[in-house]
This record gives sequence, C-alpha cells and structure tokens, in this order.
Amino acid sequence: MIDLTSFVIVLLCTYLLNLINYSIFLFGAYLISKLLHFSFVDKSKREINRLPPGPKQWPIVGNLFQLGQLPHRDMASFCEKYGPLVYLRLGNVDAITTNDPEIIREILVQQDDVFASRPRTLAAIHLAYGCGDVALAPLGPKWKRMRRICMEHLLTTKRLESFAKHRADEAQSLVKDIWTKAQKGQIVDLREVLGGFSMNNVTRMLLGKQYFGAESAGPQEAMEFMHVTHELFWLLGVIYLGDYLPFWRWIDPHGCEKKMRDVEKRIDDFHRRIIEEHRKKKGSKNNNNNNIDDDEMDFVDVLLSLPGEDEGDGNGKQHMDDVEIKALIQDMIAAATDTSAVTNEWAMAEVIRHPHVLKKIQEELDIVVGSGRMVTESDLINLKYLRCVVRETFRMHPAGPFLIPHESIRDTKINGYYIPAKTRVFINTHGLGRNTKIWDNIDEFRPERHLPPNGDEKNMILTSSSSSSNRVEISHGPDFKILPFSAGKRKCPGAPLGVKLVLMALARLFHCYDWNPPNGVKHQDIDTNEVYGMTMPKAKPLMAIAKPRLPPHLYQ
Ligand code: HEM
Repeated sequence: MIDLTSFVIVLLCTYLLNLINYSIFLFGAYLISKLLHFSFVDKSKREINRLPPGPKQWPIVGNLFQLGQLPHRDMASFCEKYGPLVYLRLGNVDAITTNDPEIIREILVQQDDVFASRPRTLAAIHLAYGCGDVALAPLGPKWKRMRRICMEHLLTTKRLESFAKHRADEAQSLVKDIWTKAQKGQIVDLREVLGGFSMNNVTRMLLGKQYFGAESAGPQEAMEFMHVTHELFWLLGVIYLGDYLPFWRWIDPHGCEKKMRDVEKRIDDFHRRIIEEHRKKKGSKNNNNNNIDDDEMDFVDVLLSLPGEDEGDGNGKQHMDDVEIKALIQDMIAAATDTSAVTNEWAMAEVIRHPHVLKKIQEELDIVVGSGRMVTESDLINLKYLRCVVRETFRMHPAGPFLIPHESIRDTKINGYYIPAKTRVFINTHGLGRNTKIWDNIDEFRPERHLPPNGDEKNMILTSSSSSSNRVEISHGPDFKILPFSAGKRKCPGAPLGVKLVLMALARLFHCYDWNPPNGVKHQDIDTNEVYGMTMPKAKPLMAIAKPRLPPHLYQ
C-alpha cells in the first residue's frame, strides 16, 4: 500500500522529471535555434560583412608585428599569398593593402569619394599644423580650400614659368659643382649634390632664398634649416606604434612624440621668421610705393597677398592666416624636395650600374641637344629614351612606396568584400612595379619596356621631335601599371614641376659627364637596397666618379 508521503514524493519526482525534461527540451531548442541562427542568419550577415582575406591576427596587436623594417615588401608577400586585396588589423585600426592595377583604379578613381581622406596620425597633427595643410588633411572643406589655393595660385603653369630662370641657374650650379670636384679627382656624393639641387629649387620658389652652395642664406640659418627638415622627413616616415595602440603613447620608449613636439616648435619658429621677413620686405616696398613685381613673387609673397575667404560663417578674413600659410609652406617643402631628390639618386644608381643604358641616353642627348650647348627645359619633351629611364626608375623605386596612406570615410565594398569606414589604405606602388602578373623580369632595369607599343627604339631616338603619338608620358597611363604621382582627388598637384626637376637634373648630369663607380667597385656591385620612410631612399648614399665630356667653357 502506498502511503501518502510516498505518493507525494512520486508526484514531486514526476513533476521534477517533467520539469527537467522540459528544461532539457527548452535548452535543446535554444541551442538548435542558436545553431540555426549562427549558420543561416549570422552566416548571411557574415557573408554581407565578409572582410578581404589576410594573415591570422594576434590578440590586441593584430598583424602589427608581422610587419618588419620594409613593410612594403611584407605587404607585397601577403598579396602574393592571400590575393590582390588583403585585410590587416593593425592594433585597433582596420587596414587594406593591394598591388593590383584594377583594385587600385577602383579605390582611386571609381570610389574616389569614399577613399580620398587621410588618417589623423600623430605626425600629421604635430607636424602639419593639426592636419591644417593639404597633403595630410582629411577630406573636407578645409582640404578643398587649401588644395585650390595650391592649384590656382602656386602651381599654375604661369607661376612655374616665372621660376624657369631660377631652375636654369640651379641646373648650372649643379653641373659646375661637379666640374670642380671632377677637376680635383674627387668622388661625387650624388645624394648630397642632388639633395642640394632639389632643396635649392624648392626654397628659391617658396621662400626666395637658397640654403646650399655659394650664394646660400647665412651658414647658421642653412644648417638649422637642414637639421630640422631632416628630422621632419624622418618623423613623417616613421610608423609610430602610438597611432595603432593607444596605450603605447603612455610608454613611448623612443620619445617619438616628444621629438614631434620639439620639431613642431622649431619648424614653427623658422616659418614665423620667414613670414616676418616677407612682411617687412612688403612693408618697405609699399612705403617706397614700389609694389613687388608679380614675376619676383615667391610663394610666401603670393600667400601673403591673397584675400581671405568667407567660409560661410559670416566671419570673412581679410587675409589667409599665418597658420594656413605656414602649413602650406611646410607641405611644399616636405612634398617637393625629397621625392625628386630620391628619384634622381635611384635613376643615377641604376644607370651607372648599367653602362649600356648610359650609352643610349648619351646617344639620344647628342642627337637632340648636341655637344655645343647645355640641355634646356624645352629639350626635355624630346628626350624619349631618358623619359623611359625615369618611368623604369619609378617602376622599381617609386618615391612614395604607399603613396600617402588614404582612409575611407564610410563603409563600402570592393570585389564583394566589406571595407569598414575609417579603413587605412596602403596602395603598394613598390609591389605594383614588381607584380609578376603585369611585369616580366621584375628585377631587371630595362627602360625599353616603356617604349610606346609601336615605337621602334632606334627610330625613336633618331626622330628628335615628339609627336603626341610617340610621346613618353611619365605619369600613370590608363593601365595603372605605374603610379608615380597617384590618381584621383589626391593626385600630386606638383607633378609637372616634379617631372621637370627630375628630368633636368638627369639630362644635365648624363649630357655633361661619363659616370663610373669609385675605383675598385664594379658597376654591378652598386647596392640597390632601400630604407622605408615617407619616401624610400637608397640605403647607402650613391658615390661615383664624373668625367667631363663637353667643351670646358660650357661648365662655367
Ligand atoms: C618627383 C617628384 C614628386 C613625386 C614622385 C610626387 C609624388 C606624390 C605622391 C605619390 C603623392 C601622394 C598622392 C596620394 O596620396 O594619392 C603626392 C602628393 C602631393 N604632392 Fe607630390 N610628388 C612630387 C613632387 C611634388 C612637388 C614638386 C610638389 C609641390 C611643389 C608636390 C606637392 C604635393 C602635394 C601638396 C601633395 C598632397 C596632395 C593632396 O593630398 O591633396 N609634389 N605627391
């Protein structure tokens, strides 16, 4: 007989068992629904937000420590392994990289309005007046206005023409300087002379003075300028971990941010003095009722004379303010000098390594220019083989290995992959020039590969005039196989001047001199290792011996 207690216990147990079964059932159902959700709903969501492939990431640092001293080479090998578009997580920053012409076109042209911004890095904040310049400013009305000032007032064909005489003087000083060294049997440090040539051209145009050579501004000022610009270039090029790992800024073991603040102050003092000098000059000319002649105006004079603009807030300024002027000067110095000097050094290194290329360049120069005068700017368009040499130099040694990194302003898609807003974009121009899918024998320096498709090399050199059908363009073509000056909204506004500075220095040096490595060094032993930075110079300065090949009176 079942007593009441046992009955209650059985009842309770049955109830509990039912409850447990029910819970198990519920839990099971929950799991199944989760699983279904994961495999269908999340899968389709993940499909929609599928990032491009890329290497495995570590917690917190992501892929940061998979990048070494030459990040452009590491990123190119990721593209080799994972495909033309690679996703990287750099600390807390989303990033993509590519070395593929079609994807580059998609980013720079088709989706230009999404990708034409810049990341606000600490270097840009400290060294470009809080991103108040052109080159490092995020996309927006401020960038637009500063870029317009560059294009409409500083880098116009007319304004650049007004500096033609300065450029000719600098080209002659370059030749003369090397002549003096050659007479003494000295080895020429090409980094030094080419750096001086670019810097003098730029500072004469910007500031109205030069810092290298006999007629330079006082030695104290020249020395200070040189030091501070070297530090500026170095800091702009460095990959600072604080930009990717916020906690790094607390440690900052190399004192990078402190250096940035120090250089920021020294550069600002320098620019302040330059502006004061220009205001004084303007004041004294006005007092004597002498306006500065338009042809005599350097960029600072031009900027000081521009009217301010109403930015829609009703507080129209009478003039550009000093911070804007300083930011523009800063940009021009950083963007114009190193790029052309580094390109010239690479071109000289490759040509001296390949004596048969030097011979062909000189054959062309002897036909187009002859040996009775110096090269002038009007000859440059006709030096087709030399232009191929410059293109080949840009293929192998682009001045900006990642352009200047871009940033996306909103979520988008490329090739079906999801690219979140604020993704940093590393367009690998070094990898593009060595992409085996578009170039053969990538390590061979062969300018002939850039001849126009129907161009026969011999004929091309012999016909000195350059019709548009056989002209050799130095910027990118429709195929995007090289990209020296970029494309789209952010493309280099100084390209015409950059091309002049590069071609003029090279044409003069190859026309005036035969070049050989220092005694005991074989041509092919000239090293071609690079170091990474905002620009990508040769690791070691190029040293060479120059032997004059024109009548002596031309060098004076
Ligand atoms: C051989 C010489 C030069 C080369 C190879 C070169 C190359 C470049 C490259 C690759 C960029 C980045 C484009 C991008 O991020 O998409 C750039 C930007 C820029 N360059 Fe040049 N450049 C040269 C000379 C010059 C000169 C002579 C000037 C001015 C006097 C100049 C002014 C600028 C400026 C202001 C920018 C920033 C544009 C912007 O962000 O809107 N560059 N250049």
